Amino acid sequence: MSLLQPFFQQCASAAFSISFPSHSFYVSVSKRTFISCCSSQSQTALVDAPVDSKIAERDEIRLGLPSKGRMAADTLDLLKDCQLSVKQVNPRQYVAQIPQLSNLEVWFQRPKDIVRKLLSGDLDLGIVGLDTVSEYGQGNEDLIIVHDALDYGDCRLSLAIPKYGIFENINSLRELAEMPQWTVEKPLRVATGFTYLGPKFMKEHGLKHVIFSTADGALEAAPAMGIADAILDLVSSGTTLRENNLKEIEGGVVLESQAVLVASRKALIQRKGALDTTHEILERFEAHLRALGQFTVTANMRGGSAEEVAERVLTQPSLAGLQGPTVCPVFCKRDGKVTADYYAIVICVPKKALYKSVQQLRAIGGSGVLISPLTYIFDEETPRWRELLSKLGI
Ligand SMILES: Nc1ncnc2c1ncn2[C@@H]1O[C@H](COP(=O)(O)OP(=O)(O)OP(=O)(O)O)[C@@H](O)[C@H]1O
Ligand SMILES: O=P(O)(O)OC[C@H]1O[C@H](OP(=O)(O)OP(=O)(O)O)[C@H](O)[C@@H]1O
Ligand SMILES: [Mg+2]
Repeated sequence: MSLLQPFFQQCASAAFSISFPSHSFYVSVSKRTFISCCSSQSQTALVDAPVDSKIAERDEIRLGLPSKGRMAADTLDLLKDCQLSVKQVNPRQYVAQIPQLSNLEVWFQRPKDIVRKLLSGDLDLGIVGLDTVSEYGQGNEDLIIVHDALDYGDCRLSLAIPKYGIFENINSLRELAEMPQWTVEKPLRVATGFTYLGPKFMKEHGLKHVIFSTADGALEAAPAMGIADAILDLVSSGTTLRENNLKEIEGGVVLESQAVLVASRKALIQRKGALDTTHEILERFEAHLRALGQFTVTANMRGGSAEEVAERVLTQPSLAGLQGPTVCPVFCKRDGKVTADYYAIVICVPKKALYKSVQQLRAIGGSGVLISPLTYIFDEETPRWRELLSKLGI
């Protein structure tokens, strides 16, 4: 709970603004649009327990998944692709199981509540956007990003201003900051749902006279309604900005975001089985996501020996595969004798380099090139697992 919350409750019927003198920021909040209001000064309010304090006892490990919104379906799809199907009896039931992970309980929650519940110890693991972790986690060191690139939910938190009026020739954050219009009496008015990241970004970039207001959605309307000069919101396709006559500016991206797997450090260290379960989920995610970018390529090649074929393949930069080509003899019977004039080579190639690889294979005598999708690539050890252990000091 924010330290400021009792104060907000007292003033709940009025619109008001609060200044944080050492930051030169104001946050204006109206009762109707109030979500939460915090500056970096009030952050300690969220850190309600030290990282090494004891966690609540329970047997199962809890994973929080988005209950609704644009992350929900993609998250279930990712888990399914990793052979971790979530068994939910009906969509309004908020608890579910993943049969492959017997000690794990899935809890469906709003993304921001997943982060809050990781901090309060009510969840151990969660999948949400990095923007949500950064906004509601507020740099709390109990939160650890286990996988930072789950490959969906891509968007950026970006500052946008009108294309018209006094902003017509403003195209960068520096130009915006240098506009003579912003003073103590008349600060730049920014509408945002990101009341932690917004002020932090402005402070870090030296924008002195800024005031924030907040609303739950449709922020892009605020400048045209005369409520704000700029907005700070998530952008993915850019359509909403364009349709509302707004533009992004150079240096105005606060954060690049996509879905991440996040954990409570305390839970990983203290809860029995939490680290093993995280390892298994991480391995499955890594294996699937690595495979997504690759094809298996099989081709036949005439040659005197496996080594000679391998030499030829390795002269081509796009044909090295993961650890080098697999070369196997293709046996056929000629004049009653079993011989191997051909060799089959099997390699993985990045999807982006597919056509170049096919050309290189042909150039060294490859024929009958077969391309198949790859489902998983399990490496000896995932680099992110090493990283996690080192973040945990293990
Ligand atoms: N264009 C986008 N706009 C908003 N979020 C996006 C976009 N693209 C990807 N995302 C990701 O989806 C996440 C969830 O967004 P969504 O609007 O579904 O939920 P929410 O904002 O938490 O819920 P609500 O709006 O009901 O409070 C965001 O935090 C972000 O990580
Ligand atoms: O760049 P785009 O692809 O146009 O997406 C950006 C828009 O999507 C989100 O709104 P959302 O759809 O969640 O509606 P909301 O305003 O009610 O939150 C976000 O807040 C932007 O308004
Ligand atoms: Mg939304």
